[in-house]
Amino acid sequence: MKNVVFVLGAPGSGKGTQCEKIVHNYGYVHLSAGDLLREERAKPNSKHGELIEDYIRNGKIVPVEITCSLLKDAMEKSGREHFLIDGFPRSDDNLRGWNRAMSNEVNLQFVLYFECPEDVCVGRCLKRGSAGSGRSDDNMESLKKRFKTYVNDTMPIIDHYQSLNLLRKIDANRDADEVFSDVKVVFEAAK
Ligand SMILES: Nc1ncnc2c1ncn2[C@@H]1O[C@H](COP(=O)(O)OP(=O)(O)OP(=O)(O)O)[C@@H](O)[C@H]1O
Ligand SMILES: O=c1ccn([C@@H]2O[C@H](COP(=O)(O)O)[C@@H](O)[C@H]2O)c(=O)[nH]1
Ligand SMILES: [Mg+2]
Repeated sequence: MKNVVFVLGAPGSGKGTQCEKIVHNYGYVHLSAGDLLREERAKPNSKHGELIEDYIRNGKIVPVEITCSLLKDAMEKSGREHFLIDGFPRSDDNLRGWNRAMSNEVNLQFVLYFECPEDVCVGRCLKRGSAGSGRSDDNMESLKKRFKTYVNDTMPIIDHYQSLNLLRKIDANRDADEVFSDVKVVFEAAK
């Protein structure tokens, strides 16, 4: 049985940064759903490249069949058993699609949630964009749409996991190493 930790939080809350640290300390495989979609978009023969670019630029959530199959393939290819799934599930459609395809194959350990104010997150993404991230959504126009989607579609999923007592909330509005010291407490408790 594969083990999964979902990693959620607003755009720019630090999910990718903290996942890298978790990989080094706890040996999980980091799968960012956004990174997998960007890789798929970059393939010259991708069936979904144009759709993915439109969805990403406009902060919309790509149909779950596409995202879930990229995640499933990456999990299988890794040959490993412990996964951090970063930035997924971010809507009811994502959650239902994942449960349909994966609930018999994976054990959800918990959901790590990075809480961070919108203005701080926006500042981080804009800084990342001006430092040359190359992301087509690190600009103010896309960020407004991304946050709308986050509040309308992803926050209910976070509330859902809270109601199941699976949510592990971390204050992400601090230096990355301070954030990680709280992350470690969560992973140590799960050992
Ligand atoms: N605790 C922190 N303090 C200041 N800057 C941070 C912190 N954590 C991450 N950053 C920076 O903020 C930017 C966003 O971080 P990161 O990519 O980890 O966030 P994310 O949640 O994965 O974002 P997205 O949802 O857009 O993929 C990066 O440039 C990163 O270096
Ligand atoms: O499960 C997912 C994950 C991501 N997307 C799309 O990608 C962008 C960027 O995601 P990041 O997590 O910030 O890298 C996101 O705004 C969505 O458009 C998705 O559709 N489904
Ligand atoms: Mg990220």
